[in-house]
Amino acid sequence: MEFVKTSLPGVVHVRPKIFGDPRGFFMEVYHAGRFRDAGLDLHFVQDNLSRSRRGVLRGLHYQIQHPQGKLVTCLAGVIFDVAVDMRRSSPTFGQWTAVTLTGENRESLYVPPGFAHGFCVLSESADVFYKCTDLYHPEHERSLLWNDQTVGVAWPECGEVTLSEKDRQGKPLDQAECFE
Ligand SMILES: Cc1cn([C@H]2C[C@H](O)[C@@H](COP(=O)(O)OP(=O)(O)O[C@H]3O[C@@H](C)C(=O)[C@@H](O)[C@H]3O)O2)c(=O)[nH]c1=O
Repeated sequence: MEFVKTSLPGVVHVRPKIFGDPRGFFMEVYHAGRFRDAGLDLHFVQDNLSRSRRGVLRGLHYQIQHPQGKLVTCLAGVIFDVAVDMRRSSPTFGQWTAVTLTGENRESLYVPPGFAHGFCVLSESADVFYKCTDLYHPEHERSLLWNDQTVGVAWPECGEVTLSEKDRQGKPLDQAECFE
């Protein structure tokens, strides 16, 4: 398991060690000790799975209270997975980073509390599994507008974008509630 820093301190790209043999393969998705040794002392309390079709864009989501850290893995398909720093006091406030996660590379992205998270689907369909460090609190959930010019996420071409009503009404960064 390899932990690769991204341009945003705290957002970590996790590359698994994959043990292939004639039966197929084995890999660890999460290992508390290895994560702790890499500086990620996490306690997960909720696991989520979503399936989305090509062009679906979910995000960019965060909870203003009970912020969630998320370990995101794509089990099937291909996604462009994005984190945006929503902490005003951070030197990287408003900046984004992204990795391509696929059912083939089986990599993960750890998005810490204080960041907005979202992804778009580049394959016919994608199954996305993520572990969360806090529980879902819909009343505290916020949506940062996916294509806000100030943030400027360089989303790859994924055809016609499909959004939820909530995400269509996401707030641009200058109107969004942020963390201190
Ligand atoms: C996120 C979530 C949703 N739900 C329900 C609420 C709703 O009826 C249905 C779909 O919810 P949403 O439209 O919010 O699902 P979705 O747009 O997939 O929301 C997710 O997006 C990604 C990018 C994240 O980072 C997640 O934290 C989460 O915000 O599922 C739960 O019951 N528990 C949960 O934890």
